[in-house]
Amino acid sequence: MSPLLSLRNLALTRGRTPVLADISFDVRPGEFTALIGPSGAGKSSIFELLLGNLAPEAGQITLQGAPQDAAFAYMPQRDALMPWRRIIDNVGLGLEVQGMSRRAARAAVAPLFPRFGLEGFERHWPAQLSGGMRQRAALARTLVQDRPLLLLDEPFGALDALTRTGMQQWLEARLAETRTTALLITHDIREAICLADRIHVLSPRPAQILASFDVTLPRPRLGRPLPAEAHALEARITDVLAGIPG
Ligand SMILES: Nc1ncnc2c1ncn2[C@@H]1O[C@H](COP(=O)(O)OP(=O)(O)OP(=O)(O)O)[C@@H](O)[C@H]1O
Repeated sequence: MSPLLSLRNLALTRGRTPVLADISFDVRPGEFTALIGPSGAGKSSIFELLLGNLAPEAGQITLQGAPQDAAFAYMPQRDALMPWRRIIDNVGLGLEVQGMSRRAARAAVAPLFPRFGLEGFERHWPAQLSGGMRQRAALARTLVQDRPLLLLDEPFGALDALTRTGMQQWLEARLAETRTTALLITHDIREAICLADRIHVLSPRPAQILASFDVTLPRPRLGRPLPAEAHALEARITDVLAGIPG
């Protein structure tokens, strides 16, 4: 299958700091790719390049079938809900930005609330929701945009362990249902193993890909004990991150 997205030999310097040395990978349609790397390695900068907020010094980004500015639905590290907008208007924000009226955006997103565990909270303000609910609202806002590729930058990093597991399980089910193509930045090796089809491990800055792994474990992976292969993969990724040769 030809890739939906190709990154080829991307290099980037921010200020005087070389951030990306040489990043190349492909994302196939329907595939869930995870990027793992040390803090400050340049993972979010890869998203900035994809979103067109930064231009690479070298290399190319190729997208099949969608112009770059309409290709990505992006969820930043913090849920970034607007405190002055009701939940329903936060979830519909992406549609409003795309030119839909507020009324039409509300009508489009209202039926989704039960699926996102937010039924009855449509007219609440973000401050009235728990952290997990806010993350689900932010994910709903990202997913309803119906873009070809979902960019998730540590979407669950700020959540407590129990809420995070619930959210991961929920995201796995949603993505299996929609076959959305997704790119996830995470520090959590287990999260990458549970969610991704393919994992790229980045070096410290300036980032390059140290190793890539296909994850072929059966799904659903969450909500049951992980098989021995998952633990072996976790150990290999830990070694790569620690600089231990494979
Ligand atoms: N706005 C900025 N201006 C200049 N340099 C920046 C800026 N943001 C990040 N950098 C530089 O780029 C490097 C990579 O940052 P980036 O946010 O891409 O890393 P990251 O891997 O996503 O980090 P983390 O995992 O901690 O979120 C940083 O170490 C910093 O030196």
